[in-house]
Amino acid sequence: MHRIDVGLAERSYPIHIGRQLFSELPTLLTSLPTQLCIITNPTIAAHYLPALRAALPDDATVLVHEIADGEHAKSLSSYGEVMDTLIAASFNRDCAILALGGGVVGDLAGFVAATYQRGVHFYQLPTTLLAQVDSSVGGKTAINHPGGKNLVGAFYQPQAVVISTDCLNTLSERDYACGLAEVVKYGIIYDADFFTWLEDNVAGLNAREPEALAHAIRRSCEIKAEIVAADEREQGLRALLNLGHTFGHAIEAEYYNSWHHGEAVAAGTVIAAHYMLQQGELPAVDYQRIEALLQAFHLPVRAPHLSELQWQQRMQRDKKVQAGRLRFILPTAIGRAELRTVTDWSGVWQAISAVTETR
Ligand SMILES: NC(=O)c1ccc[n+]([C@@H]2O[C@H](COP(=O)([O-])OP(=O)(O)OC[C@H]3O[C@@H](n4cnc5c(N)ncnc54)[C@H](O)[C@@H]3O)[C@@H](O)[C@H]2O)c1
Ligand SMILES: O=C(O)C(=O)C[C@@H](O)[C@H](O)[C@H](O)COP(=O)(O)O
Ligand SMILES: [Zn+2]
Repeated sequence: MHRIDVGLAERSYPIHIGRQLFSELPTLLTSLPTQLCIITNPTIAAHYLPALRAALPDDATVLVHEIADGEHAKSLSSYGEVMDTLIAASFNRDCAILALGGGVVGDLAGFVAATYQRGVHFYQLPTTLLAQVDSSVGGKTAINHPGGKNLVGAFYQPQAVVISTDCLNTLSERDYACGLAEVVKYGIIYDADFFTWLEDNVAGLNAREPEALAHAIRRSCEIKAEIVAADEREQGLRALLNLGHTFGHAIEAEYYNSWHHGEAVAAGTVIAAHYMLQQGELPAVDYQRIEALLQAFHLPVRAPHLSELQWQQRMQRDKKVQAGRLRFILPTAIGRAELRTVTDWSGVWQAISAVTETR
């Protein structure tokens, strides 16, 4: 088992990474309260709920609240239903929310934990690769609004994150690839050696070889923990974690049913890289390596069609917009990226057009 600490000024917390960790929960989570609410969905519950329940204290009152499977469940109405469940069961401020699932469950459960009675204990038990390398760490919690992604949310850190890597055995190829999109992101924004390691380990990662996977998860969590510890509320450095997301969130919001988050981030990353290629600020070889690595992980490197107006309206709702101006995370090399205000719409549109799939 491996432990990484997210060192925050107010309160630090551990990320435990290992195999079959749900059976270790009694030793990992020693001060659980007696009222526990597990938030999950039916797909995940079928695989992992029995093991989790068996690990919880016998004297605890355990509620299980299942939301629907899919991004559309990260909604105001699902949020309201969880609140109804907690209130009907008279759960008090000393209860804990346990998120058992991927990023959808984790983001929603975190927002419930942040807001139920102004904040209760929260534990992340991520079951997708994306959640294990990204969404369970760092305290961004949110639900979507018809107007856009993650528009309602809070920064709210968990008490602990428990990553049981064997959960990934049951994950679909498609959702596994989505997690790799965020793994590639860490290499591009922060760690050129890690990017090269990913290139050298494509076959092992695609085959989910335990050693390669363990390294990818660990290194991703280390990088995320380091960035979050330095800038918990996204005043500067943390914004780098948004590489590809301004474009990606626009794609997702227009195509929730057909594009998953990691896929949209992959295509968005290529657009950001193309913009810098056009500017002469990203070497062509680095652009090609980014595109090739995403493709090697079976991720889309072309965006779907959106009209110019759709792009503009969606991207204006990005949380990085300042004084009405778009700000993007733009790679200057493999391992380095910057947050920049961009006023040159024609350049952005040129990059989007170059990376849009032909119809
Ligand atoms: N808070 C953050 O920092 C952060 C970071 C990245 C992404 N996100 C959010 O995360 C969401 C995407 O997360 P995701 O990619 O995990 O998608 P997801 O939560 O929808 O999970 C993907 C699919 O995998 C299924 N699943 C989950 N675990 C499984 C398992 N072990 N075996 C079999 N099936 C399993 C789910 O039921 C779902 O159908 C988006 O809403 C995105 O905005 C948040
Ligand atoms: O942790 C962060 O910070 C991130 O930006 C991680 C992203 O991968 C994630 O998708 C996040 O939810 C995006 O946040 P948002 O602020 O753009 O909604
Ligand atoms: Zn993301």
